[in-house]
Amino acid sequence: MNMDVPFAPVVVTAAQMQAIEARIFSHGMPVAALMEKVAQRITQRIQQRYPLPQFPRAAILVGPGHNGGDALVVARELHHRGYQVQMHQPVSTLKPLTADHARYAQHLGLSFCQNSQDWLAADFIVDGLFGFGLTRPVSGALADLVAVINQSSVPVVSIDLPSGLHTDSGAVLGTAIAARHSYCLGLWKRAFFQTAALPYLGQAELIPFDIPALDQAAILSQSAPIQLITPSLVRQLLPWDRPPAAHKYQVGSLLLICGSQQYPGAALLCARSAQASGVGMLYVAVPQSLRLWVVSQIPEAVVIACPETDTGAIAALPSDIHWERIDAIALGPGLGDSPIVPALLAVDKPLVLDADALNQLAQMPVEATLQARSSPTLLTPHGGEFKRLFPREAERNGDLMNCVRDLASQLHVVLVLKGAKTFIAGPDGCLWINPESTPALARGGSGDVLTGLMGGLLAQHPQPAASSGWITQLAATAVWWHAQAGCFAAQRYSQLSVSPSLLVDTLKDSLAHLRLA
Ligand SMILES: NC(=O)C1=CN([C@@H]2O[C@H](COP(=O)(O)OP(=O)(O)OC[C@H]3O[C@@H](n4cnc5c(N)ncnc54)[C@H](O)[C@@H]3O)[C@@H](O)[C@H]2O)[C@@H](O)CC1
Ligand SMILES: Nc1ncnc2c1ncn2[C@@H]1O[C@H](COP(=O)(O)OP(=O)(O)O)[C@@H](O)[C@H]1O
Ligand SMILES: [K+]
Repeated sequence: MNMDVPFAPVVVTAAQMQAIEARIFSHGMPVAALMEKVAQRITQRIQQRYPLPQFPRAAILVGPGHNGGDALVVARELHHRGYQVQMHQPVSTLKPLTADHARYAQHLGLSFCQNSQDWLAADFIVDGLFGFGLTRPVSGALADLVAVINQSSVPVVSIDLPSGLHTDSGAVLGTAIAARHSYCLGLWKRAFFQTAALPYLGQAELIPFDIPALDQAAILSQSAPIQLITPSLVRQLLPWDRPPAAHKYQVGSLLLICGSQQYPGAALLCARSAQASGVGMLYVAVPQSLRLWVVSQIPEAVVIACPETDTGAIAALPSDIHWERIDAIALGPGLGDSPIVPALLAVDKPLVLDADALNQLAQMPVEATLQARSSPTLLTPHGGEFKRLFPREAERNGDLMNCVRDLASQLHVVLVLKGAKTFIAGPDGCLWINPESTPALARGGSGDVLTGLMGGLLAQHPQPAASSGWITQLAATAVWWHAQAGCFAAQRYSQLSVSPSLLVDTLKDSLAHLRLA
């Protein structure tokens, strides 16, 4: 198998972006030339989004730094292209380059407007107040201005990122502009994938400016990368073509251990999704009272009936399981208070842990238990499970991206923190982010579908080839496929219609779409 990772977009901190820019400038690229180049590209994009005939009036918000400088170049270019441009500059002191652009705008006769009511009578606003140079909270008159803009119904295009957001954590510093479109410049900044920032970003787009690969690598190779999952990565990792003489035990055997009388549905969703992953053999261990029901719903699965506890959870696994046939295990959805988790953590097989398995792990010495494992371990907590597992880390470290990364390398696991933007970190410190998903997935049972899919993909891959980085990418592939199925179903029907059952049914459609694209 080709283990090269195809090109994937990177995600950077403000400090990394500044260091890359500084390198470019030190090698002779004039600051003003870069600003001009970037602003031309932004202008072009604005023209496409807000064509002159329908949106003739532009209001430009000019900040003190180079974000304001970008905005002034955009103002000038929109003026030259026939837009009626009005500007508002709420801070009097400008950086020298920004001040030059302001002087030239005045020379061209562009008006600076003091009254925000006049200024707001525009068809769209360009927000060039602050970019990655925002260091302290937006307050006083500036905060009032942001409130007026947010209360108006005029659409806002934010340059680089909505003013008021912290470039790394995505936290709102005092207050922030709620944009309709955000044009992130150069490389994706972390804020674009942070939960706190999502309500402010609107539709996010990258405006590249031809950063030389050498300069980018010089700065970013100093630490493990943060990258976005792309269709080409997924395409490479999916086990599309089976050997011509394959038999069912050669294309992945997954043991799914899930369900209880209290949560039978979780077992079914997880099993149906594992089936959809293409796994060769699917064994589903459930409490014995669920056996017939599961068999009737998934005739393809070998359903293993387990003795039950008083509460209807799995009391133990039967002794006749053919462990040598099992390539991977997925444990947790709907498991309830089954006492089998500690024994399974000791089994030397690749293991996906979710839901109740994670809650039980949280009651154990987490670090020692995970570090004692010899096979790959994948944890898929949502935010609540994550806090239960790692309360100190979740509290201490404001930035979950760093937190997930540190934990994955420290514990030598693949850690998948599920959310609107799911983070997937591996033992090597690499972090993948799923850039595209849908809130249609915010529904009980969606996570069970992911567990089955991830377990199924894990089982289908030959273990000797499985480096830790590669297993992380496999987990990322499952996350991507799951989210794409959600997007696909939401688009075909509506966000309201994406039940986890429909999600399972749509897995094959999103896969077909990927294969044909
Ligand atoms: N350096 C360049 O030539 C390039 C810059 N670019 C643009 O430049 C931006 C970064 O420029 P800067 O580093 O000048 O930073 P910003 O324009 O984001 O803002 C920095 C200025 O805001 C002030 N400031 C920070 N927080 C404040 C607050 N709460 N209240 C009032 N004032 C506050 C600072 O004192 C400083 O004057 C990027 O986001 C991007 O838009 C990009 O166009 C790429 C090229
Ligand atoms: N707002 C959202 N946008 C995108 N994806 C979401 C959103 N909310 C939840 N999800 C996804 O839905 C799934 C929910 O999983 P989980 O919370 O474990 O649900 P359950 O335990 O009910 O099955 C995760 O994959 C998560 O990433
Ligand atoms: K901005």
